[in-house]
Amino acid sequence: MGNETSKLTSRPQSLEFSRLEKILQDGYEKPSSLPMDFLKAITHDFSKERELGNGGFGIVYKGVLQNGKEIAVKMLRDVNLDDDQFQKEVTILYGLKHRNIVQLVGYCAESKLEYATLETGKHVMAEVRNKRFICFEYLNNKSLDEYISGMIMFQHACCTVLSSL
Ligand SMILES: Nc1ncnc2c1ncn2[C@@H]1O[C@H](COP(=O)(O)OP(=O)(O)OP(=O)(O)O)[C@@H](O)[C@H]1O
Repeated sequence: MGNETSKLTSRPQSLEFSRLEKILQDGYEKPSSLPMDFLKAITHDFSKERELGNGGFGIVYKGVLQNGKEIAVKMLRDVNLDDDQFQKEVTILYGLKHRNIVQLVGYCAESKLEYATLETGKHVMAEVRNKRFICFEYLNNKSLDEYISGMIMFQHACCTVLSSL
C-alpha cells in the first residue's frame, strides 16, 4: 500500500504529491488546497473498496498516504451545494480547531476550460467545474447511529448472558 500514490504519478506530479503528503503527515495546522489528481491517487481512483459511507452531501472515501496515515475525502454531490455555500462551508471549517470537532485538512474545487457549442452554433470557451471535495482527519469510530446501535446490541447480548446465568 505504501507506494500506491507514487505509482500513479509522473515525475513533476510526484514531487508535488510528496509536498502535499508531507503537509498532511506533519499535522493539520492549516488546511491545504488539494488537487483532484492527488485525491484520486490516494483513494484508488475513488474505488468502491475505499468507500467509508454515504451522507446527505456526498460519498466519503478513505485516502491513504504513503506513510499509511488516512484521511477522509468527501466528494460532494453537485446538486447539493452551490459555489457560495461551498466557499462558506470551507471558510467556516477552516477557522475551527477543537478536539470535539473533526478537523478540516483540505479542500478541492478545480475547474477546466472546455470548448462548447451553443444552440446558435457559436463556439465558446466555457469554464467547466470538476467535482468538489472537502477532506477531514480520518476518524475510526464509525457514525453516531452505528455506534449507538452497536452499544444497544452489546447491552442486549450482556442482558441475554446475565439472564441465562
Ligand atoms: N472524518 C471521517 N472519518 C471516517 N469516516 C467518516 C468521516 N466522515 C464521514 N465518514 C463516514 O462517511 C459517512 C457519511 O458521512 P457524512 O458526513 O457525509 O454524512 P452524515 O454523517 O450523514 O452527515 P451529513 O448530513 O453532513 O451528510 C459517515 O457515516 C461515516 O461512516
